[in-house]
Amino acid sequence: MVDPVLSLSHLSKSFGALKATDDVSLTLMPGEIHALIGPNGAGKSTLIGQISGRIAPDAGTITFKGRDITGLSVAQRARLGLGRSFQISSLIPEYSARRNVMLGLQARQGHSFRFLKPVMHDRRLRDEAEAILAKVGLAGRASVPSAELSHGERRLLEIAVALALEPACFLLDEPMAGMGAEGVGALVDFLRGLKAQAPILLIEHDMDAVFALADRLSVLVYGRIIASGSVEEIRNDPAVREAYLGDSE
Ligand SMILES: Nc1ncnc2c1ncn2[C@@H]1O[C@H](COP(=O)(O)OP(=O)(O)OP(=O)(O)O)[C@@H](O)[C@H]1O
Repeated sequence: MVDPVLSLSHLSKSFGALKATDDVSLTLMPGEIHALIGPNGAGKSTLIGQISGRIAPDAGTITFKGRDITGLSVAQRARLGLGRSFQISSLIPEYSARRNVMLGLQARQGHSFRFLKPVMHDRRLRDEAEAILAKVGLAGRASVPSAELSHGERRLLEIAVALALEPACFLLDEPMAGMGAEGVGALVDFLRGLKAQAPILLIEHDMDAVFALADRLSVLVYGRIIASGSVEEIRNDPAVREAYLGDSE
């Protein structure tokens, strides 16, 4: 049997009396996109925070590549290859797209920021950064400061930085947010290819994108997973339709 890359077992986190995540268990298998959907306030961000190590769970365990990482720091988890979900705010605005990706490449290689300058002259690193930018469709934009990229381009650059780190899985928190239809279409195509490199736990509000991409879906409502299954199973699940999909389907 194939082992999961990431496994959450009975994770819970309360803020005062509010159970933000309540006994959540799920797995991320090699090669899959597992989408986590749920209404606002369902606990999705809290769960991502628990996986990445920003939020300590009150109970439960997180296993990554067969190792219990529940007590590890964010940095320790990242070093093991747990792909963080990069936010636009993590890009350095005045740096070119290429240089932002080079920072990711350096981080993967364990260099610290103070070695950045000499590394800027490293042809191999530049070439590698440009190859990654080409993969996400930003080939012609390598020299543009990230602040001058469009919103959609910045989201692609975040993914390029994530790619540079070569994680063993990707945690993507609303990658489609704020993108136009064309950008969403391109990103859907890209993520479909990306899952072969590393499985993706995808949190996304754009249901068309989720239904187009997900191999499996889990639905979180009031901190609990109320259903888990294929797109068809979730679309037809009466409890999900009532609690979440409503009349939109
Ligand atoms: N640091 C905190 N202190 C207190 N309550 C919090 C904290 N973080 C989250 N919550 C509460 O926990 C619940 C779950 O929030 P969370 O942000 O995880 O949901 P979400 O599914 O990501 O929502 P959205 O889709 O709107 O991003 C919400 O009721 C929220 O108000």
